[in-house]
Amino acid sequence: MGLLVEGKWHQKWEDGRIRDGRFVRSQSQFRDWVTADGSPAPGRERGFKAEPGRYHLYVSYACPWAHRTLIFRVLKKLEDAISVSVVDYFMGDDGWTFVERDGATGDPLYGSDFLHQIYTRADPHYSGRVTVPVLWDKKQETIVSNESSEIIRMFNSAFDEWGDASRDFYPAELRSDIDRWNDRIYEAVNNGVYKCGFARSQEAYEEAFAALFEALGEVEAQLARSRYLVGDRLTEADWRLFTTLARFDPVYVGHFKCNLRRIADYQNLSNYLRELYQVPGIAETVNMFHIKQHYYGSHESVNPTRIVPVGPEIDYTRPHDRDRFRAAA
Ligand SMILES: N[C@@H](CCC(=O)N[C@@H](CS)C(=O)NCC(=O)O)C(=O)O
Repeated sequence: MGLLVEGKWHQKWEDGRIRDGRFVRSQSQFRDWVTADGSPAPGRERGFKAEPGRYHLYVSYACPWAHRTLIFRVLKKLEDAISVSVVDYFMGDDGWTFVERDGATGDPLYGSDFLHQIYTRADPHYSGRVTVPVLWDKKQETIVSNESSEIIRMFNSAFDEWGDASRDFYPAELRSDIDRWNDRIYEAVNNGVYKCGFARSQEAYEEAFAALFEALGEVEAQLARSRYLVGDRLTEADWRLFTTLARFDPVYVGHFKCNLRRIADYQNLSNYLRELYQVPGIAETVNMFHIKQHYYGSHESVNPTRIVPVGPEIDYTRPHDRDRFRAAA
């Protein structure tokens, strides 16, 4: 995997993300916010005003973090306000590319070949990883944010003039519960599967594996009590969990060795996963072809033959049993 150093692309870089055999995710560097009135977020200097047609999302269908932003764009009905392009599923020595095939769209804004060109367009001296998602400002021609957890908060509230203002996935009265689940699930589940898959020592793998299945057990128990993580309201915490659950059986069980149990083996988690998948507009954001091709094909160190398994057979459109719980109107 490559990265940018002082604006120059390096195809191979000693993997600084492994410490002590453990996978350590780097921090996103573009951290500005789009706000309804354009004022900078607390502690930030640059302000970006919400306007329809001004912002563009660069995503990968494969990536669980980018997937969150696609989901919020749909849930908040922002398809007309925010444009999207999709990178190719294969990530090799050039990083994410704009090869156009199988639903990957190329770069309609600049005709770039590589995502790293978008980063250097924003900052010619950028040093760091070149990741999706990217929220791009067409007006100032720069990156607003490359941090999915913050992009979904912007989509949730900054664009309400053009989107669906009636849906709030981070309501003030539930924030402490949502944040608590987010922290728990980010560490052990969303990032936990990567810690299993990219571990370079048995000990690091087993540590991440134990934490992952302990957290999934907790979530399973919660979902035996309530329809969603935070009671009867579908919130941001559920959607952040969903992108990992959808990839779990087709990819993480095999590719990342997260194989104590499949999601299909958990009564509540598996039904909950199907319920979320069946929310209108969500199925179209899940591209299983990109997901499987990306992971099995790109991570040479994990899967040197790059052979993509044919199974498992999965049908997230099957009926679910979650109607046995109350859901908020
Ligand atoms: N913290 C970031 C993480 C994004 C991320 O790690 N994306 C991966 C794809 S799943 C990526 O683009 N990796 C490329 C690289 O690290 O070189 C977020 O949530 O937005």
